[in-house]
Formats: sequence, C-alpha cells, structure tokens
Amino acid sequence: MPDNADILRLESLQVHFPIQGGMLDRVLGRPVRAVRAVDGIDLNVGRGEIVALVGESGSGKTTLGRVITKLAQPTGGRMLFEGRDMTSVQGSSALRPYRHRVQMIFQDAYQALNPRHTVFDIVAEPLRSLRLVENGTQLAERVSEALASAGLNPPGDFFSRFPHELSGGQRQRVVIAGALAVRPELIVADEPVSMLDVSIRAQILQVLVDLRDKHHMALLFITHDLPLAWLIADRIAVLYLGKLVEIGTADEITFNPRHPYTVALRNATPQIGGNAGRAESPALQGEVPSAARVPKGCRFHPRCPLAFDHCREEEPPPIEVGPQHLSACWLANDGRSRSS
Ligand SMILES: Nc1ncnc2c1ncn2[C@@H]1O[C@H](COP(=O)(O)OP(=O)(O)OP(=O)(O)O)[C@@H](O)[C@H]1O
Repeated sequence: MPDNADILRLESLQVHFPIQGGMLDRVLGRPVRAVRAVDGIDLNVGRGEIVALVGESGSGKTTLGRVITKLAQPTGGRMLFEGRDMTSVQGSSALRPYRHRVQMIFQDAYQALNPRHTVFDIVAEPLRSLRLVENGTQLAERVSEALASAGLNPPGDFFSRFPHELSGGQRQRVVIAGALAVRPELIVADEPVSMLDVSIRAQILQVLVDLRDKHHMALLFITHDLPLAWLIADRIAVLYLGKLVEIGTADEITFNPRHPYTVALRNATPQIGGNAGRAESPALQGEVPSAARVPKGCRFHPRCPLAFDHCREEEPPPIEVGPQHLSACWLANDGRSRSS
C-alpha cells in the first residue's frame, strides 16, 4: 500500500503508565518505573484496509485502540491521521472532526449500551452530539441507514426497542450501527465478536467486511484469535508485550510466520494447520511477563525455544523477510524461526 494511501500512521507510539514508587524508592532517588503498555509501535493502516492486531491478554491491544480513538493520550511517539499530526490534539471541540471520522466498537455490547435508551436514541446520540444533522427527518434517515447497514431490518422495527429486548447479536449490531451512523473512515473494533455465539460471529464479521467493500472504510480489528484475524484481515500485526513482533499479509502471517511467537500462536490453533501437541512443536510456555518488567533484549526470549545469548542482550529490530513482511527476531531469515 503506497504511503499516500495511509489513513493512519503510528510512529514509535508509546503509552507508559507511571507506577507510584514506594517510600524507599523516593528516599534512594530511584527512577520512576512504568507499565510499558505500548512500547514503541510503528504501524500504518491504508484507506479501506482491514488490519488485525493480534496478541495475548496484556499485550497492549486495547490501550493502543484507546489511543487511536483519543480515549487515552500517548506518552511518546506520533500519531498521524490523513497526514495530520493528532498526537497532542485534545479537548472535545478540537477533537470533534476526528471523532466524526474515527469510531471505536467495544467487545461488551451489554455495557456499551445505555439500558434506559431506545435503539433510536442510542444510534442517534453521536449524530446529535457531533451536530451532523439539521433536522428530525435527516436524523431518522441516518439512523435507519446505519441500522440497515448493521443488518437490523427493517430498521423501523428496532427504533423503540430497548437493549434488554434484543439478542446478543442484535445488541452488537446496534453498537456497530452507533459507530456507523457518523459514516467514519476508520473503525477500531476491540474484540467485537468475542462475546457472541460462534453462529452469530460470522454474520457480524460479514457486516464489517461489507462496510469496507461498500464504503471503503478502514478497520483496525483487535483480537487474541489468529484464525479470526486471518478470516477478516488484509494484514495482521502481532503484538507482544507492547511491541509489534511481526507484521505481514494475513496469509503470510498465518501460513508462513517468521517469528517464534507467531509460530507458537499458530501451533496452538489446530484449525489453521497448527500442530499443537506434536512433540516437535511445543505449545507456548508460561505467561506474558508483566509490562512493568519488560525483559532485557528480545522481550520474548524467556518463552522462546530458540533464544540464544544475543537475544538476552539486544532487542531485535524489524527485519524484512518478504514483501510487506517484517519480523523482529534475530533468526527471522534463518529457517529455524519458521518451525520453532
Ligand atoms: N490505566 C492503566 N494503568 C496501569 N496499567 C495499565 C492501565 N491500562 C492498562 N494497563 C496495563 O497495560 C498492559 C496492556 O493492557 P491492555 O489492556 O492494553 O492489553 P490487552 O492486550 O488489550 O489485554 P486484554 O486482551 O486482556 O484486554 C497490561 O499490563 C495492563 O495491566
């Protein structure tokens, strides 16, 4: 994807949460420690592109999504939207045009919806607060359009319903309709189907893909599920402890992974050809370390079956291993990183 087609560009983006030091730390003048939730991420999303952000719990996916949607502030790096530096833009009026163009969908539709509001009011809320409509007729048209795009038909049947009167799948469609109503150019969807039945998941994913196909909307799809990422995304970015360890096309990352962490994620997933349980492919060992204690060198080395001395000392940079395919592993261009 050429640079000028990027809608979003992150450059060394960082979100560190300071940890309140103890009395002893202060007396001894020890430096303030931090939770390094997002620790220097470079990522671009093209117009109309679907990028999946994949990683285990605690890898920083939600924090990154919150920064992109301006619900949290980065502590370092830059964030450009359509080439404009949005890193330090704050305040509701300054952010109004941005909120019109970038929306977030959360995983828990139950929590995201106000139980006392009707579906109409829920979907109308962003249109009203961003002042995107001039009269009631326009408002009803936009709400209808959004509900229909999210697969709630006929839309008028849902106007006066309350969230508790809807199924889980319908509630998530209302959440999507609320995000769509403003006709955004980028949606950040944080585990949007993880709380839904498997039978409903495919339908919701199809709604998101249709939006891209019909409206050329870009999507950053956050998930811990590699097969789901492969189903929906053009490219997959694999996040480990606040850092991207591998990025490439969905097929490359899924079927030709070149970082031992991605290999382990795939091996843990039999439905995409993983071979978990086979003696030569051990499943991922141990837990993700705390983001307050990021290991020196390659942050994956304590769990990596291939780690050698250099990995414990120096963090590997992203290394090109193919077209659009980068892997941050010292062995990225060595056959061993494919089959660890
Ligand atoms: N406000 C905060 N203050 C301190 N630490 C935080 C804060 N928010 C997140 N963290 C920490 O940052 C790290 C990344 O958290 P984040 O929720 O972004 O990960 P995640 O990949 O989305 O995980 P999950 O899939 O469980 O939601 C974790 O160690 C988390 O405990």
